[in-house]
Amino acid sequence: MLNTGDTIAAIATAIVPEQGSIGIVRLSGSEAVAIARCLFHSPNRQKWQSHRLLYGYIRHPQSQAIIDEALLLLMLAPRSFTREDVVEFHCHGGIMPVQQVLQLCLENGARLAQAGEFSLRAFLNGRIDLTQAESVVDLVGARSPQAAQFALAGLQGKLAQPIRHLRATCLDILAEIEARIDFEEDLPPLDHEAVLHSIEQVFCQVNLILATAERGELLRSGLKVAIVGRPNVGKSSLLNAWSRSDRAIVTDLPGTTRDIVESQLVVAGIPVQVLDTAGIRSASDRVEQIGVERSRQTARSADLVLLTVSAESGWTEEDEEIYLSVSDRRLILVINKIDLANPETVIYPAEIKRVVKLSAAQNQGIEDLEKTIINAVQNQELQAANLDLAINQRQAAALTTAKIALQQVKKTIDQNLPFDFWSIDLRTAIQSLGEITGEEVTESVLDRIFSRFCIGK
Ligand SMILES: Nc1nc2c(c(=O)[nH]1)N(C=O)[C@@H](CNc1ccc(C(=O)N[C@@H](CCC(=O)O)C(=O)O)cc1)CN2
Ligand SMILES: Nc1nc2c(ncn2[C@@H]2O[C@H](COP(=O)(O)OP(=O)(O)OP(=O)(O)O)[C@@H](O)[C@H]2O)c(=O)[nH]1
Ligand SMILES: [K+]
Ligand SMILES: [Mg+2]
Repeated sequence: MLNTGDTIAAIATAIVPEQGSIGIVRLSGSEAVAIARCLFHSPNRQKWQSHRLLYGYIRHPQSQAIIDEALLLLMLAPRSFTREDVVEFHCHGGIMPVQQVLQLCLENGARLAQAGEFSLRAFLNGRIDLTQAESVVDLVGARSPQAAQFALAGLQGKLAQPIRHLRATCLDILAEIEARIDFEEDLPPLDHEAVLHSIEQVFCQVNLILATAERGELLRSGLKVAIVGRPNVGKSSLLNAWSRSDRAIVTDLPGTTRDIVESQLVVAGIPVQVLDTAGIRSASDRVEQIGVERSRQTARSADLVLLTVSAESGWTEEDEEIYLSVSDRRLILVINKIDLANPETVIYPAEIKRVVKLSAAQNQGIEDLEKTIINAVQNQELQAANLDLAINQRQAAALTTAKIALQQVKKTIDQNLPFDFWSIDLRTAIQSLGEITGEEVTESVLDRIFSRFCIGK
C-alpha cells in the first residue's frame, strides 16, 4: 500500500494544447502548509486562514525568482476533500507555470501523487465511500448530461445508502441466527416466516439495483450502431440526416462509400457512435472488396445493426443474404426512401420485430428511429422501477454474488437445514454488499479501483 503519511502533490487540472487560463497544483498531507509557506509570498501579509484565497507570488526558495503570480487556497484538516491539510496553487494555465510549481513542491518535501491518490485518501479517511469515489471517475468521464446526472447521484450517496441499508438488514438477521446457534435454549424460537420474508425483500431490492447495470454500461460505454445494407439504399444519407451534417459522401453511384464513416451522437443521454459502412455486394474492385469486408466486421462488432433497405426496390435477394449474415445481432430494419414508394409493400421476414420507415433524403422518421433504438436497448422493467442509479460492472458483480447467496439462504430455510447453513450464505451476501461500499474491501480491489483515476484526482 502507498505511504499515507507522505504529503502528495499533483497538477489537478487538464494540460491540453488549447491551454486553460488557470492551472491548479494541489498538495495534501501534514507538510502541505509548510511547503506552501516556503514557496508562496503574499505582498500585503494576508492571514493564512482556512477556506480563504490568498493573493501573491510563488518564488523559488533559494534564488527568490518569481515563478508565477497566483492565488492560494488553504483548506485545513479536516475540512478538505482528503480530510488532510490541502493547499491549492491556482496558477496561470499552460504547462510551464504548473510544471514548475509542481517541481518546487517535490523539491521541498512533497511526493508526486499516484493516480487517484487524493480520492483514495478521501476514502481511507472516511469522507467518501467506494461508490462515491467511483462516481467521481464517472462524472469526470461523462459524455452526456444524463451520464453526468447519474454520476452526481452516485456522488451524493444514492447507491451507497440503499446498499448500506440492505447490508444492515442482513446483519440483523445474521445476529438473530447466530444467537440461536449459541444459545438456542435461552431464546424464543426463530420465526422462520419472518426471516424468509426479510430475506425475500432484500433479494428483490438487490435485483432491482442490479437491473440498473445495463443502463450504467450504456451511459459509460455508449452504443455502437452500424448502418449496413446493399449499395444505394441510402445508408450514408441516413448518417447525414441523423447527424445533421454532410459527413458522408452521397451520390447515386452504387459503391460510393468505401470505408467506415463515423459520427458521434447522443440519443436520450446515451452516447451513440454511428458507423456508416460500404454497401455490401460481391465487388470486383479490390478497394471495394476490402470496404465490404470492413462492413461485415463492423456489423459483427456493433451493439445494434440498422439493416437498411429501400422501399422503392423492396426486399431483394441481396437484402435477404445480408440479413442472414447479421440476423444473430440485435437488429432494426430501416425501410428508407418512403417518399418514393409505399413501405407497406415491402415484404420482409416475419421474425423481424423492430422496423422503422423513413426518408433520409427528406429528413423524415429520424425521431421514430431514435425511439425504436432506445426501446431496443433499454430494460423496460427498469424504466418502470424509476431508479435513478446506473451501477458499474464491479458493483454488478458484487450484487450478483449477493443475489446468488441470498437465493441459497432462501433454499436452506425452505429445506429446514440447520442454522449454520443459513449463516454461511448470509455472510457471503453481507461480504459482497460490503465490498460495494468499501466497508469490506481488500487492498487489491482498492488498487484496481483507484488506478482508473487520472493523476491529480
Ligand atoms: N478548486 C477546487 N475545485 C473543486 C474541487 C477541489 O478539490 N478544488 N473538487 C474536488 O473534488 C470538487 C469539489 N468537491 C469538494 C468536495 C469536498 C470538499 C471539502 O473540502 N470537504 C470538506 C469540507 C466541507 C465544508 O467545509 O463544509 C468535508 O467534507 O469535510 C472540497 C471540494 C470540484 N471542484
Ligand atoms: N428519394 C430518396 N432518395 C434517397 C433517399 N435516401 C437516399 N437517397 C438517394 O439514394 C442514392 C444513394 O444514397 P447513398 O446515401 O449514397 O446510399 P448508400 O447506401 O450510402 O450507398 P453506398 O455508399 O454506395 O453503399 C442517392 O442518390 C441519394 O440521394 C431517400 O430517402 N429518398
Ligand atoms: K451511393
Ligand atoms: Mg454510402
